Amino acid sequence: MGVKMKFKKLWYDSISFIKLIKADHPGIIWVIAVGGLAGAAGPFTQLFFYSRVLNKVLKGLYKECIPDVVILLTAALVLSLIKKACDQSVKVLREACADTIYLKTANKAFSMEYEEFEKTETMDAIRRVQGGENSSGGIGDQIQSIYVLIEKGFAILFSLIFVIVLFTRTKADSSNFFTSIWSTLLIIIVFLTVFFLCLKLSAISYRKFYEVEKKNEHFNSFGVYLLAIMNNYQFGKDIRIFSMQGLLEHYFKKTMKTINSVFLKWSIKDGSYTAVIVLLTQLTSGLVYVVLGGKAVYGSISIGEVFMYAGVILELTGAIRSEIIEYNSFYYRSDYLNTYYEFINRPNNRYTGTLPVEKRTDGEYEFVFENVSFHYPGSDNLILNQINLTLKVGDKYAIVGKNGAGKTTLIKLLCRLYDPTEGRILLNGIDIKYYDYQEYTKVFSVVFQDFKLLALSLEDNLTLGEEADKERIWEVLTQSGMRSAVEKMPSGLQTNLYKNNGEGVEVSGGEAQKLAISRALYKNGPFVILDEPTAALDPIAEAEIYENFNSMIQGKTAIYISHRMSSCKFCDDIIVLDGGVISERGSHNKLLKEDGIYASLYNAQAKYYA
Ligand SMILES: Nc1ncnc2c1ncn2[C@@H]1O[C@H](COP(=O)(O)OP(=O)(O)OP(=O)(O)O)[C@@H](O)[C@H]1O
Repeated sequence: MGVKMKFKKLWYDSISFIKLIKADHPGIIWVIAVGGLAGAAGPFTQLFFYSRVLNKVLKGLYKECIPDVVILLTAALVLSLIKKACDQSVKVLREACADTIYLKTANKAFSMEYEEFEKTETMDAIRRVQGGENSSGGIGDQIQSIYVLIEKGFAILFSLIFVIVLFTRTKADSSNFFTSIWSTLLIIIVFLTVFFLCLKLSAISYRKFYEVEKKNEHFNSFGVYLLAIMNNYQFGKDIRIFSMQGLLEHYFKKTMKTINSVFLKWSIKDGSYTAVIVLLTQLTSGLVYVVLGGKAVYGSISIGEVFMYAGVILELTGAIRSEIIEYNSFYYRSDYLNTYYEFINRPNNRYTGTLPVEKRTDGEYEFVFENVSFHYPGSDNLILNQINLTLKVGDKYAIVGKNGAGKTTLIKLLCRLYDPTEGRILLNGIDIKYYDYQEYTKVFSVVFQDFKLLALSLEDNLTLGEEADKERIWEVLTQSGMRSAVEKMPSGLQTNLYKNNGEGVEVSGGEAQKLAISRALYKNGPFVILDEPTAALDPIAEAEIYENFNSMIQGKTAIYISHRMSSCKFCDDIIVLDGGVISERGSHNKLLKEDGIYASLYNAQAKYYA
């Protein structure tokens, strides 16, 4: 890309970046502008007044120095205080902006259809956004770059004003090289040549750096994954019993070795580029000092001005070097940030419904599956094939079938975590995709097979941010058989679960399952779905759940998925899935008589109790 195109891109990237951060933190632009101006003005104010003081001292005008010294000290104090305050504010605001980005990324992830969210590309994009934020592609670093670019931009502007004044004030005298126009032209030509050379070298170095970052992206996220496992006590049992340490350490060391070797190669090259840049800028400064010295020797500028202009040149070369570095890092980081923009602006691919779900106090919600077929994205394997099914209000259904028969998939379609590949699902006669999704999810109280509890208080786990109804909490804890255990906990309902978030209790697998059931019951959705709800329960707790089942669901429609065939007996209708179709259907007694899959599954378990 040519220099013009690069500057154009930089301009557009800067504008869209400023819009992005300004949207949530409008004050940041002022902080950057004021801090940048104060940071750049400080050294120039000092150089200007020091030079005046020096000239006056050399002439013995000591008293006349006093106003200059007062202005100098006041300006230095005020400007450095402003700069310090802005530096601190930028530090705080860059953290706040990074947090906003984390939240926006999380909100985008929440709002995505589950089907999209679960895809490998989406997971990779989220990792890239977060990886960029954690390493060198983040918003925080980008803000810092803008801050430096603005400050050094002002510094270059001030230097140029000084330099222009120098060359307009000193009369050209062609009889002497130092006082002639040629010395001025030489400096300008050398400066421009060195500037573009350094820009080029720095661009090569940064391009290589971001290539290295991209190369290491996968290894970085794998390293983070391994570290998370090694430091997570919940993996502790498996790691110890299966002696996984060796394997984890092997992969961690291998990953780090790969990352480091790629970085080492880059840093050797980067070191050589930096050395050349430093050498070129030092030579340029040297040349300027020689010309300034010559001008002083031939009387075209005073000693104080030599001191001032030497300082200005030092500021200018420093500012140009920083500008080049920040420009390149901003430029390449913008590319990295595009991942974020792409992710945040991803359109939702599926139909977004807007219909409100009818609020019915009688719980009259009836679902109909009409010729529903489904395969997971990226696979041709039909998990469900032409399913026709009506789920009548108030009935209790059991869905059974061998592992992988598609029982959970059917529930995922019902909850609209996926849309059917063919056919449709109706709620009270309307295709579920036309309903507002947030409202639609309120219909269900679900305990998924792989439910997750949060490392927050028990109360939070049940109420999930809603105002707590204590009476109801204890009621559902009683129904799930968890009440007495909670009563014994150190802080009752305020007891934290797990240790990820400070001190907390470790609940057993069965207790966790009872809490998940309590959470579903507390939600009080008119449609209860329990996917393997008693798999971790002891026989007494399981029997209690069955006994309490009717009072628990209080006449609601319920779907029960279980491999414990005895638990299906109390359901009105048993649906057997096999090979993607409903192969059998009816009551327990009817299906036993038919002597099909259900009978074989039931008898396989029953013989151990005979
Ligand atoms: N997210 C997914 N992407 C691709 N395939 C999937 C996904 N989830 C499940 N499957 C596949 O779909 C098939 C049905 O899975 P499902 O979880 O519905 O079975 P299930 O009847 O509930 O099994 P189990 O009794 O073991 O819980 C399985 O072969 C599984 O590998």
